[in-house]
Amino acid sequence: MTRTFFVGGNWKMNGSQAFCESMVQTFSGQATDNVEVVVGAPSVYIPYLAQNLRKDWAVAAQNCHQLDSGAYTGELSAEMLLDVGAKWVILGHSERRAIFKESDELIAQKTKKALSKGLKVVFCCGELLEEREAGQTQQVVNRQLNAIVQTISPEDWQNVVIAYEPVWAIGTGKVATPEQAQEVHAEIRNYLTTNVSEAVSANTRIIYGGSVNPENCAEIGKKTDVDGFLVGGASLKPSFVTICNATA
Ligand SMILES: O=C[C@H](O)COP(=O)(O)O
Repeated sequence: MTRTFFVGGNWKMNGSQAFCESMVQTFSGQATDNVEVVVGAPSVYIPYLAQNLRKDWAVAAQNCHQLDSGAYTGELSAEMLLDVGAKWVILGHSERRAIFKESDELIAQKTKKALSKGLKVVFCCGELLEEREAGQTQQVVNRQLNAIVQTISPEDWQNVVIAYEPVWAIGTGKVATPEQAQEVHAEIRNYLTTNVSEAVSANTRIIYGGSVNPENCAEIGKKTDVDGFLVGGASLKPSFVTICNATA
C-alpha cells in the first residue's frame, strides 16, 4: 500500500484571530497535491479554522484529556474537539512530556480515548540530546511506543501517524540529517513489524519533526521511511506550502 505523504503544522501557542484569517487567505487555492495536510492550532481557533480553512486540509488540536467529561477545570475532551471540527489531535509532544510532565502511560490513555471517539492521532516520540549521545535513541523511542502498543488495538493504527521528533532538533535550527531521520524511522518500522504486525508496519506513516523548513524538507522527504513532517516554527509562515509540496 502507498503511504500518502502527510504534513502537519503545529502552531503551538501562537496565533490570533487575525493570524488565522490571514493564513486561511494565504493557503486558499494553493496547489498541494498528493499530500494530506493538517493544521494543529490552539483550540480556541479550531471552530473558525474548521469552518474556513480549505476543505482538503484538516484541523488538529494539540492535546486532549484522557477522560470523557467531569470536574477537570481547563481541560478539553476528545468529543469536544470533534464537536467543534477537529479531525486530529497531536499527542505526546515533547513539550507536553517535558513541561507538563505527561508520562508514557498518560499519553497512551489519551491516545486510546481520542481514537475511541473518532479523533485521529499524531503520536510524537523522540529522544533528548543526552539520550542520543548515550546511544539510547532507539531504547527511548521503543519505550514511548510500547506504551501505546499495549493500550490501543491493531485496528486503531490506521488512524495513527507517528511523528519522530528528536528533542534536540525542536526549535533549535539543528535539523537531523536525512540519514539520521531515516535510521530511526526504519527502526520504528521494524519495531512495528515485531510488536504489532507487518501490515501496520507497512501502512503507518512515520513523519519527521524538528527544524524542518522549506530549504531542508526536500532532502529529508526523499528518504524511504520518511512519510512527511510535523512542522513547528515554519508552519507559521506562508512558505509552509512549500513544505507541503516537498515531494511534489
Ligand atoms: O511539532 C513540531 C515540532 O516541535 C518541531 O518544531 P520546529 O519545527 O519549530 O523545530
